[in-house]
Amino acid sequence: MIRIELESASKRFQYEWIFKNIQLTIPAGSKWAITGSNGSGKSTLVKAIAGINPLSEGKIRYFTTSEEIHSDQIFNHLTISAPYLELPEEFTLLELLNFHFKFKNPLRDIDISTMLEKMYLKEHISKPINQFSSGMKQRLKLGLCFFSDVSILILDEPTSNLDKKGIDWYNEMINLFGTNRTILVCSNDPDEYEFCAQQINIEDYKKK
Ligand SMILES: Nc1ncnc2c1ncn2[C@@H]1O[C@H](COP(=O)(O)OP(=O)(O)OP(=O)(O)O)[C@@H](O)[C@H]1O
Repeated sequence: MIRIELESASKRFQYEWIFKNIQLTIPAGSKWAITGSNGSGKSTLVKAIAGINPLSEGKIRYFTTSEEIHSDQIFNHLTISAPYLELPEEFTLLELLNFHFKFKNPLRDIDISTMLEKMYLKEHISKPINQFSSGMKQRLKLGLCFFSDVSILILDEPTSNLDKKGIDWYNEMINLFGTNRTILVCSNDPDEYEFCAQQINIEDYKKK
């Protein structure tokens, strides 16, 4: 379990400040909605938290109960599902699952067959990802997050491309696999972050 501390976290692209001076503690296991209008900086903030993009000013620090984790290592402790992260389209589903779980451990007690059942993708095991529908790809992206043994899940627009049944599935997965993990949801749709007790609105950090 990991606590995240944002200390005066600030980011700008060229002359435009996307957010400035975010002071925030994200306790281990807490659930956060990151909200704000299109282009406000939600994805930029989670990319900084994930260590993908550096801040312009300030710091993000990560702590277990006993030690500080270096930001270089944080990627081992989190997974991200986001529209801008593409799946390797030429892989079959089975190849992709095998590839992904070379880098991340699967949760204990979950094998590939159970994952396929939970994602409703069992009959597509030999199909290349480029033949998946957008909803199937979204279930797969989310499944890869939920089934990885990490303590932080970053879900950027998690229900995009999901129909009503898919959205119910997402909520069921949050209930089944969200306990005892930190979850950050970038969204403008209250239905996809209903379970989040905490909220941060990027618009509140545009000026000093
Ligand atoms: N690599 C980059 N270089 C320059 N500007 C960027 C870069 N990445 C993002 N931006 C800008 O930063 C701002 C915030 O973008 P971001 O994608 O974080 O917003 P968002 O709140 O996630 O938007 P949406 O709701 O549309 O997904 C936008 O003005 C965007 O153009």
